[in-house]
Amino acid sequence: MQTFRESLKDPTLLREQCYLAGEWLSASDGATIEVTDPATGVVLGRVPDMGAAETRRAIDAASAAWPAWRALMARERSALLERWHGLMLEHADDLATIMTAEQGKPLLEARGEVLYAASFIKWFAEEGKRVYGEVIPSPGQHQQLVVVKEPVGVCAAITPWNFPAAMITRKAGPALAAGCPMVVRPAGETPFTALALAVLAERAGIPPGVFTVITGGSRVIGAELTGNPLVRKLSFTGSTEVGRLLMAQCAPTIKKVSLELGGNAPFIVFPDADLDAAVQGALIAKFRNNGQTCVCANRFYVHDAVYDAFAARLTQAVAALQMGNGTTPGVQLGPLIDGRAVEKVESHIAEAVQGGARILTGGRRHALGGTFFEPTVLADVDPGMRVAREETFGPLAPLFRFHSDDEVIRLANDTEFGLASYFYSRDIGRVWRVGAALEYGMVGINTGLISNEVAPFGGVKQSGLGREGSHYGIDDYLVVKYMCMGGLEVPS
Ligand SMILES: NC(=O)C1=CN([C@@H]2O[C@H](COP(=O)(O)OP(=O)(O)OC[C@H]3O[C@@H](n4cnc5c(N)ncnc54)[C@H](OP(=O)(O)O)[C@@H]3O)[C@@H](O)[C@H]2O)C=CC1
Ligand SMILES: O=C(O)[C@H](O)CS(=O)(=O)O
Repeated sequence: MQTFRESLKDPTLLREQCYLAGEWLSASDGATIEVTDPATGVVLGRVPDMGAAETRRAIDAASAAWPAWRALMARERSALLERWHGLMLEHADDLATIMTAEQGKPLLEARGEVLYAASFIKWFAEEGKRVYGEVIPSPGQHQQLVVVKEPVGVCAAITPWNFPAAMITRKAGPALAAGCPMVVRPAGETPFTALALAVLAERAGIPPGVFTVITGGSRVIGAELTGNPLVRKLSFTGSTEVGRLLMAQCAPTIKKVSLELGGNAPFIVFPDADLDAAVQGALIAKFRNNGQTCVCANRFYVHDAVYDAFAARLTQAVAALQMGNGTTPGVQLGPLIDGRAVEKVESHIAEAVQGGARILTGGRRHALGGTFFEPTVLADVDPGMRVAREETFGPLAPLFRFHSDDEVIRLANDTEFGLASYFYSRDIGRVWRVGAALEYGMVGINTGLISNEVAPFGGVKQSGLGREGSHYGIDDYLVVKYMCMGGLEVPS
């Protein structure tokens, strides 16, 4: 049987060393961390278990590389990012194979993520050439007021396992385009995808120190990335709990912070919804990446008038979803990332059923074993249950019944999160009223898929700070400088 490495067209993409200061290095003490396939438990390989000293070295290398990188013309940086983008497309199959192996998502979905990830590099290769300043009409004689935007400096990124490529390029794209070097610490579960991106960045000609990937204990590396004064900005994607901690760790050195955190997305089906479209939207919004995305629908509010019809159609569609190893053709749902994730889904179901909820399909660990869990639909769920308050981050669709617009808006907004939200209605008045009333950074209207590189992705309340993607996304890597130019009077 082919080994994982042998399955790659370009096995040199699979690196068991970190890319640091333009070199491929092991940990100074030789320590390593295992990386396993969540579908099989098979050890795929090992990566360096680097610590504070290596992290400091990465930051110092980034700081040393910054002057030359920021001195390049925007179009020169853009050309290098375009080459990186091209290499990502050229190696999309291998990047997808590596991603499926370490994260579990189906190969087709992994390849989709590679293209999504590459789109951020392409987008910011262009955006970097449009970092405009301005001249302000002077309030005084003989002076000019000029505003310029400059790169913030050395940036750090700490990224999650659920989108091993896109969460890195959604940060590295704008950082590098703005003229900032970046040190990335990928999730421990999915380092090989990040290291493969570093291989391609090196091949694209991005100079040593500008893009670094360092693996090892998250707390040790995170402490250095958040505490080192040379780091001027941290971008984090992950849970609100960890985001809160990292933000506090950045406070002593007053770093710029971007946080893409947890969500608790409502998915609302109004009585005038196109039910078939709503079911298709629900499948995408809930089961993309097996429910392991921060923008996944977490609560389904269905109007009483269409509750039974929607529940029946959704249950039928969910029961037909194909689950298995992500490398198997036709598989739509892979394994969950680990046992802890399975236990969280199980605990949400158990508590809801104990409170009177009904299982319409699924509800237990899959016959495949391991971390496979049946896609599940629950009916008669109560807003007081854990599944309404906590992010499940798994293949569980709980259905809640509502009777009025005011009631469902109150229920939908009753959470500390504010990332994504969705609703289906064909009444134009209701669409504008509900879109305005939902307290979320993003609203999907008659669609379950809102993520792309051109729109501002991010949340309000405790779902985070800042926006990624879009023309807003580069602002978080820039600082505004105001120059007041006096002495312009005609010499006497
Ligand atoms: N808003 C968004 O775009 C996204 C939000 N999320 C949210 O994250 C959660 C699930 O993802 P998950 O990866 O488990 O989230 P975590 O917050 O646990 O982990 C995210 C990243 O942070 C690292 N990390 C964890 N603790 C620390 C620490 N003390 N110091 C430094 N780094 C740390 C992790 O490394 P390691 O795991 O190796 O310890 C990982 O790389 C869900 O709530 C989900 O909604 C996830 C993805 C996207
Ligand atoms: O990590 C995530 O969940 C992503 O931010 C979701 S998306 O951008 O791929 O929709």
